[in-house]
Amino acid sequence: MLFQVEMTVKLPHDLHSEQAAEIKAREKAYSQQLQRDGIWRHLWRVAGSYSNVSIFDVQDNAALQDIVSALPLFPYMDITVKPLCRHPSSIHDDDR
Ligand SMILES: O=C(O)C[C@H]1C=CC(=O)O1
Repeated sequence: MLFQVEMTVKLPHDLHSEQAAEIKAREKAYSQQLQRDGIWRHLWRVAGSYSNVSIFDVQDNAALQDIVSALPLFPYMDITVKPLCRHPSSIHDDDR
């Protein structure tokens, strides 16, 4: 199943810069592994913001919850999820 996930990062102002850098490094490694695994299909920065729009390809809602809640930045993000289905005019075979 495909989901559009929008994440907005809201780090607390009093978070130490070293701790923020460590969390971001773990987030980057985790997100890049999920991209290599084909689970995190697309990752786009929303221009002018500390938000991203992402497409996840997962088994079901529970799998998405497991993956997203394991993000190191999860405690510091507002997240919205939209389920996607194939558009009848799509020419892409991998849209499911
Ligand atoms: O920067 C972000 O948008 C938050 C998050 C998503 C991937 C990653 O490395 O960090």
